[in-house]
Amino acid sequence: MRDRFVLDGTVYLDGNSLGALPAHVPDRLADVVRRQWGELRIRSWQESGWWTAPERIGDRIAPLVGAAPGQIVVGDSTSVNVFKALVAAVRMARETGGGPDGAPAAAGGGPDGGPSAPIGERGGAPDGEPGGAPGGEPGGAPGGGPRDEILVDATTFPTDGYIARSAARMTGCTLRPVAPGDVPGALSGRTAAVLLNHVDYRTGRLHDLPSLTAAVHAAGAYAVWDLCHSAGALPVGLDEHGVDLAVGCTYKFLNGGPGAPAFLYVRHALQDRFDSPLPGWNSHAEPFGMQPEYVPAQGAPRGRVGTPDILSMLALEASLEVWDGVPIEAVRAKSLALTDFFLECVTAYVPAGRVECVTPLAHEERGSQVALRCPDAGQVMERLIDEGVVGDFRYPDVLRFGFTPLYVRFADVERAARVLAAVLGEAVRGEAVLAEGEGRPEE
Ligand SMILES: Cc1ncc(COP(=O)(O)O)c(C=O)c1O
Ligand SMILES: Nc1c(O)cccc1C(=O)C[C@H](N)C(=O)O
Repeated sequence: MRDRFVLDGTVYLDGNSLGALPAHVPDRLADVVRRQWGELRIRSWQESGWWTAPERIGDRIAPLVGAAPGQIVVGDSTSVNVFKALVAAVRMARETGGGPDGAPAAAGGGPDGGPSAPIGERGGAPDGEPGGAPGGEPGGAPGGGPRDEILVDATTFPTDGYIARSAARMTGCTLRPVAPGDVPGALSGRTAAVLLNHVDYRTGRLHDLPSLTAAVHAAGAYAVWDLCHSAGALPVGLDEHGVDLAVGCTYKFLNGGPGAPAFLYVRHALQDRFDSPLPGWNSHAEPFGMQPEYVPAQGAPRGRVGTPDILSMLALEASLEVWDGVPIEAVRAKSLALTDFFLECVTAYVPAGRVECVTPLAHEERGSQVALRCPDAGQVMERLIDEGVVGDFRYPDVLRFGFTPLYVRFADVERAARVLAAVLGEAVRGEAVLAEGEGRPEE
């Protein structure tokens, strides 16, 4: 698969920030610009399939995250999709009888059957949000009080936390940050929605999506998953595990390019109830009817907002061709082998105690990255990049190495660990020691 990408002698372990360029994309994008835009111009909305690109590309991503067709739409950024999904989830939770399966949720919902004390910030008055079902009926937990709390992953990538806080203010909810493992105990009859990351961006910890989703449902709430660090890296099983809503970016393991549009998944059973807080003309049932009244489209297009960013979108569509014939299970197998081997090499080469691994060793708790903590991580990463090993530094003290199974080789992994050991040794001794073979264990 590596031959399908543009790569050089660098050891590129940053595909979890920006995936490498698939080799055929520049020519494909040139055709989009020169012929589709330059020659066909406005006709391309129909003739080049521009108008339907968001759903079409969503269907291409679907098998990689375990979704049947018709449930994913591509567009906007992950941040914007988090907003759409979270507000829509709260609205669904407030529909009368609106349990996640369309059935009334268990009374009381939470493990103790009663509302938990709010510990997070109170959002204040909702911005005109009625807190009820679209028909004007009062919202609330069946058999309990109002669904007025959003739980958010306390360790989340910051944008999700910022957006969740705003979504909470707008819907009159309390926002409660909770570590993912503590979510089951924090759920109650007040919980409307829970926003979680599948893989933690800093530590690389993989959270238990099936059991957490089931716990959220048992409380009569809705689960929104951020798949930025798992889409294209490991099987997700969205349909299999009954996930309600999910979002993710396409510029990491899906290699869609800088600023490639994100995706939004709304499971089939919930699509008719998906009440978007950003009902733009592209999600109207009849976009060219130019009606003053908003009538939502059916299915995945309901998640659209405005005009799609066609150049980025079609670069993503082209880049997804590298996945033809690639089972995500095989990608996962190689990912685990790569991260296992990296950890093995680090143990062999790096002096004990110099770094602390914050990525779980158990396979079922590991994404496709390894995060090592050391006090001088920022300078160490700068030196690594100078030496041709590209990972990234995450504040305050984390060296983050992402392993994209499609193009990272075992030899790259060994070199990265060897150079890391040399740089760490150099930092200790204050001298340059990066000769070939440095840090190799005794045969
Ligand atoms: C987990 C996670 N969520 C959200 C984002 C932000 O996505 P976007 O910039 O597409 O809004 C990122 C990375 O940028 C991320 O790692
Ligand atoms: N989206 C990024 C960007 O525009 C510039 C630099 C990095 C990014 C990232 O994606 C960061 C990434 N989400 C992370 O996990 O840290």
